[in-house]
Amino acid sequence: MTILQTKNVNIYYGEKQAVKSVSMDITRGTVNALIGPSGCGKTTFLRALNRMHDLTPGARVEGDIILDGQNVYSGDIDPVVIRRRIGMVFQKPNPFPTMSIFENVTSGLKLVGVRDQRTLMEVAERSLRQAALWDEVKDRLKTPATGLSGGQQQRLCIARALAVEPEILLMDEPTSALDPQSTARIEDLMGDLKKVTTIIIVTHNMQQAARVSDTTSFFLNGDMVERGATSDIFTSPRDERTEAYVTGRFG
Ligand SMILES: Nc1ncnc2c1ncn2[C@@H]1O[C@H](COP(=O)(O)OP(=O)(O)OP(=O)(O)O)[C@@H](O)[C@H]1O
Repeated sequence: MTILQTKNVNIYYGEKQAVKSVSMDITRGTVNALIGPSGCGKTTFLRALNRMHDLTPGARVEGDIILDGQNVYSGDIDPVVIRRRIGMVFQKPNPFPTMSIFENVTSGLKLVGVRDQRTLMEVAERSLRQAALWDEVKDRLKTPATGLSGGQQQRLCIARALAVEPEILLMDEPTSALDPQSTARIEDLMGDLKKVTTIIIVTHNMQQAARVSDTTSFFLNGDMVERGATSDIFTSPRDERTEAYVTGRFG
């Protein structure tokens, strides 16, 4: 079942067009990779999905982005609510530095007025388990998040995003600042995460896309050249530009 649909999405920075007429249907409970060479528009497209460009001066998004039947850009929708329904994990782990592990995970719930300690604790445990971090932090929930390793901080950011039960989780190169072991842990996590949410991930790492995703979209110069089942994109792409990229001939 389709959870998110984009129709002819064009994105501009001032006069410059960074994304050209991208249409795609994202199926609930899948992992969807966006790949392509540097500057091809992957991050720009990803950030349009939950209205992050509202905060970028000069950025303009045209076309339709429809979440569960509702246009994300419709005038009567609060972008804050959209960003709760479509969460985001960034390239560099960004836990709130003055908060404890527990406060980080529960920060989104507190913002919407949840105060009951038992509820907060239940959600913290559930989210930290989903992010495969619970066992490592359960005895030090009240200690600063900055005391965690980079890989643990990124899993904390995943837990923080999951705590508000987003329908979609956007991940912008979530492992590019991590060592191979932490990267492997997060890749292992993806298969479980799609049981609770739908993932759209930008990655530079083609092996990662091949390992974790169900569908892959190949971007080039702002165009989405090709999208399909990940196995097809990597073994029998239809477009010669996709083939050149996935076989490492450019990019
Ligand atoms: N805030 C901005 N203002 C102006 N131009 C921008 C801005 N952000 C990105 N661009 C330009 O838009 C184009 C697409 O950039 P984008 O970051 O989406 O590419 P990308 O595929 O994610 O690249 P990378 O893999 O290097 O992150 C590039 O030409 C980039 O220089």
